[in-house]
Amino acid sequence: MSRTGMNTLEVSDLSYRYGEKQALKDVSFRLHEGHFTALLGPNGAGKSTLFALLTRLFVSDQGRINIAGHDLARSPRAALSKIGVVFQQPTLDLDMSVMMNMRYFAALHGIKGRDAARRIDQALERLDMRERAGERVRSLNGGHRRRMEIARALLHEPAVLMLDEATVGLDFKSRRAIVDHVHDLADAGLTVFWATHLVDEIRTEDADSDDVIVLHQGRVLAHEPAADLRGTQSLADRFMEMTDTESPADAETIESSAEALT
Ligand SMILES: Nc1ncnc2c1ncn2[C@@H]1O[C@H](COP(=O)(O)OP(=O)(O)OP(=O)(O)O)[C@@H](O)[C@H]1O
Repeated sequence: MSRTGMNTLEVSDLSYRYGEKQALKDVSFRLHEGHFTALLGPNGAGKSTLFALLTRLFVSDQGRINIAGHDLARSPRAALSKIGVVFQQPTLDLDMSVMMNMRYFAALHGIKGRDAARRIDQALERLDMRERAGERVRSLNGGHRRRMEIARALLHEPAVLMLDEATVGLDFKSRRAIVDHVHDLADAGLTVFWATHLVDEIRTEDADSDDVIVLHQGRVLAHEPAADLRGTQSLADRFMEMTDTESPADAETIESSAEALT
């Protein structure tokens, strides 16, 4: 049962270190329920570390994570049952059919029999993958494999769907199809959290804008609708400007070496 206003993810003052390396620092945000939020950050920003913490692969003693009203540290099972996750690395059994993969995953969640059949059918339908149910995963192209993983992540009817760079390695057409499918899920009311470093996966038009969280060097630099964030610029230019790490000291060095060359 989900209560109104609870189908979301809230992170407060979350920090994480790998030894000396501070990967996340005081990260706080609350996703807008039923919207598509992009977690936008360049390589090394901390996106995968954040996903590892959200899915409890890693644990931090600094900060809190609340998923659909459940505190992840205090009620991990309840909290984790409310998220659907698609990791950067595919996690499919290539020698099983699409249907067998789906049934296996449903069973892991205690979903069986007719209920499982109904949910699998619905989830495959939502990703336009129904006619491929009998195919072996090995015979699917990369885009269809990813769509299957997304369908699988929906089986237990999560409150929040999280995807970590879900389009890595796909060609443009497959990437576009997945981006569109996941936007459709958000348009139907699902809270979506989409990690990427590709600005073209984000909708920036005023009338139909995604939310964006800009993560850079482990810190949240912005959290607002993409249309507001870009202003009169393109989102690509705005993002480059925000994450340009060249320090004033570096700029001086570059200028003086340029002078030395003339
Ligand atoms: N096991 C580790 N040990 C030490 N440092 C690490 C480790 N894993 C990640 N880091 C560092 O932590 C920072 C955040 O890494 P993370 O992988 O979370 O970034 P990311 O935004 O997911 O990047 P990418 O887009 O390249 O996957 C980086 O500086 C990275 O080098």
